[in-house]
Amino acid sequence: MSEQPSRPRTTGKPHRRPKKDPVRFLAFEVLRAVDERDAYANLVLPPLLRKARASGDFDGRDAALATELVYGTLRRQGTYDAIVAACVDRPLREVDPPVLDVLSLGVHQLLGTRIPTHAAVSASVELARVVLGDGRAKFVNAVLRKVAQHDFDAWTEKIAPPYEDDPEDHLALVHSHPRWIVSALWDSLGGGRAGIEQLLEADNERPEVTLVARPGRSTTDELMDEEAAVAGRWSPYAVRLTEGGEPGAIDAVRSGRAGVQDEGSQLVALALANAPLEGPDAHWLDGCAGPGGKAALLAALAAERGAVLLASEKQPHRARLVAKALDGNPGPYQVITADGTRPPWRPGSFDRVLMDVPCTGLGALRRRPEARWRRKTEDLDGFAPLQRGLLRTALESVRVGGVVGYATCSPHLAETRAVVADLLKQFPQTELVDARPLLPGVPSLGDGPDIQLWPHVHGTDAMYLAIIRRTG
Ligand SMILES: C[S@@+](CC[C@H](N)C(=O)[O-])C[C@H]1O[C@@H](n2cnc3c(N)ncnc32)[C@H](O)[C@@H]1O
Repeated sequence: MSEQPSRPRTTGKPHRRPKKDPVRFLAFEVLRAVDERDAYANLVLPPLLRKARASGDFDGRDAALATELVYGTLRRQGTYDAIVAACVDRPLREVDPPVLDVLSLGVHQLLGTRIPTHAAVSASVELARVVLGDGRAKFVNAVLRKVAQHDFDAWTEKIAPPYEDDPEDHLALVHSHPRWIVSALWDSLGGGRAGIEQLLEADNERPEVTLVARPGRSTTDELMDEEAAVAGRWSPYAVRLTEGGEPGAIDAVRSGRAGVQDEGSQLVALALANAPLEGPDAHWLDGCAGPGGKAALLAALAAERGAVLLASEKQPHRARLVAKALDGNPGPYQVITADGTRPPWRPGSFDRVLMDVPCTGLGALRRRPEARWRRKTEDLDGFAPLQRGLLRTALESVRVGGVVGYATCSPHLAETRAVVADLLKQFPQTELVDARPLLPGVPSLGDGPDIQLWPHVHGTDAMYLAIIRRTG
């Protein structure tokens, strides 16, 4: 199937102006921004939705559909590209990117939603007429009619290599992840086919919105009054909004008494706070605090015990977000802008230290739908020295007998166990603490002593945490 340029009309048929469907048009605009400007969908989409709603173009259902079209299309991009490639007669790189975006949106409607086939095709062709012109709209029509001949499962069966021949390529295509990410996730998860398939599928699902009721500032009871709110699974401070909703409109969130925070992140802060300690427990450090989610929970927990949190962040604009998150904390705290690899504080000054280091974010792919296509294996090399440098600072900053939490929102072994193992070698007077009992009631945390959370097991981001004690 080839893409024809628009030809002059030769028939006497009256020309019908294409009708702009605001939902598809908005979804297309976001895909273009992601493609052309390397924009992040979760940053571009909300202001466009607000504008559309304010202009009266959109109601809540339209906003939900636009969100589903954007996120679903971006997450499944790998599979959809392969399906489109099977329906056109030239390499995909020779198809104009805006045409591909209209096609992907169409494929998602056909194979990833309950929108009826005729509606999915006609809405996509209409969108193509508006944004691409009549000639390319015909091309879109022809490709989507081919796509519509099979459902999602039949397509993947047709185009994916058999699992037995190449398990990783098979999973990468069927579950729309780059092969290197499938490989890395599987290395960390271990086990057979069922687990990795569940994990990859969990990455393709819309995550729930989870709130944290910051202790001493708000309560879960207060948040449970919100629509479709249910208690968290693991954190005593968590409330899940099963319908998503608009957390920014909730009074407790607006005033900072509560926040939006994945339960995995809450658990990391809680585990560090729960680690047993002999001697004083008065000085806590969060060495990579921006934008302040864990710092706000730690500061509230510290306040309950009469301890003080120092929240430090390298980027000034992120340090300001930390200050905003901590504003109103019931106990004392301090926020500073500092490079954690060259800390301004004295060695051994803290009883508890959190280092939630910059990482590839492979544990939060469900939140950042385009991230999996942007990340490259080389990124790991970029983060490696910084992760080691920051953990070194953490181990130097804690007093003898104190504890360090090393956390990532990536389960990649190069960012988790490899970093911890290297630093333990350099600091022989340290020991790993079994972190699993620090989260009572949370199952399947791994073989220990560190903790690995998983979206398909815990419903959280795939957060990693090692707790290390300085023994000398
Ligand atoms: C994974 S994020 C931390 C998330 C945070 N703990 C939370 O829960 O909101 C890592 C943070 O480390 C910061 N960072 C990067 N390099 C740093 C450095 N050398 N020293 C201190 N912070 C750094 C980044 O700007 C980013 O805000």
